[in-house]
Amino acid sequence: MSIQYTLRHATHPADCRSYDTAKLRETFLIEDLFQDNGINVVYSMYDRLIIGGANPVSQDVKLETFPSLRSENFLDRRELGIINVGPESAVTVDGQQFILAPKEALYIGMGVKDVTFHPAANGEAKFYFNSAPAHRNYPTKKVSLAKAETVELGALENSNHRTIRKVLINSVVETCQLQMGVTELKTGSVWNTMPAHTHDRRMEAYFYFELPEDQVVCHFMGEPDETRHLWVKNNQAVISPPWSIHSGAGTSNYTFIWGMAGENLDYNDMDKVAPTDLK
Ligand SMILES: O=C(O)C(=O)C[C@H](O)C(=O)CO
Ligand SMILES: [Zn+2]
Repeated sequence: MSIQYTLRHATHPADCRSYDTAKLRETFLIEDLFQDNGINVVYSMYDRLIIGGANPVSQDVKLETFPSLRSENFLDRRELGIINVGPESAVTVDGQQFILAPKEALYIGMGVKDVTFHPAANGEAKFYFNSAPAHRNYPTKKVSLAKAETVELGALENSNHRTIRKVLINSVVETCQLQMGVTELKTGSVWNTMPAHTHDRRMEAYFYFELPEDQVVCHFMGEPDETRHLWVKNNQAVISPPWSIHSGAGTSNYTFIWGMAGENLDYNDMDKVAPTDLK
């Protein structure tokens, strides 16, 4: 089955102020990332980040090129970060197989020709990925959660106690511009990324998972003094422009993957916004 792709244009922050709910959702929310035995991608004009899902159920699924890339192979001019959001399953990269446990990550460098996702032994496999333009090849590398740069932030009293695992970060793996990580909320904590921040040097995408099917996350976006919200379900993603905060509160705890591309690889380059300054 071939890749299903859609293109999302970038929005000026002043235009975003007039968006109604439907327009906001069709511009920033990605509702369907997984199709049985296929790959869905959204090509965002923010830093040309590709946000995708691979869902091999009963057959292998190959990462194929698509017309927006105008390249023979998907990774001819790009790098790729994959995080396993299903049960243990494998990915083959130019003939070398990598077994990924849940939440393990795989960085794949520019120039790789073949990336194939395999179904899990028990149940369907699910892989979330981000891809950004690259200027050189860096070696393919698997990163376990144990190898991640890990920080614990927040507190239960503020409903934001969480563990941030930076899996694809330059202290752990060399990348051109991609950074990715997994943030897990502790039971009873529902707020992510509070205090909120922006980073004009990088755009970001959030993918929410491990959220019970009957629960939701209210994701806050927009300029700090002009915020908007999107109601997000399990396995959905949000595109966050460089001028936008990206923060959420769930009706239960959940996990999310953040991925960034842009001007620098400096995770700590953020402009924090005091909660009392949000409007
Ligand atoms: O919970 C958090 O805080 C995050 O995970 C923040 C993201 O890592 C982020 O926004 C990085 O810029
Ligand atoms: Zn951020």
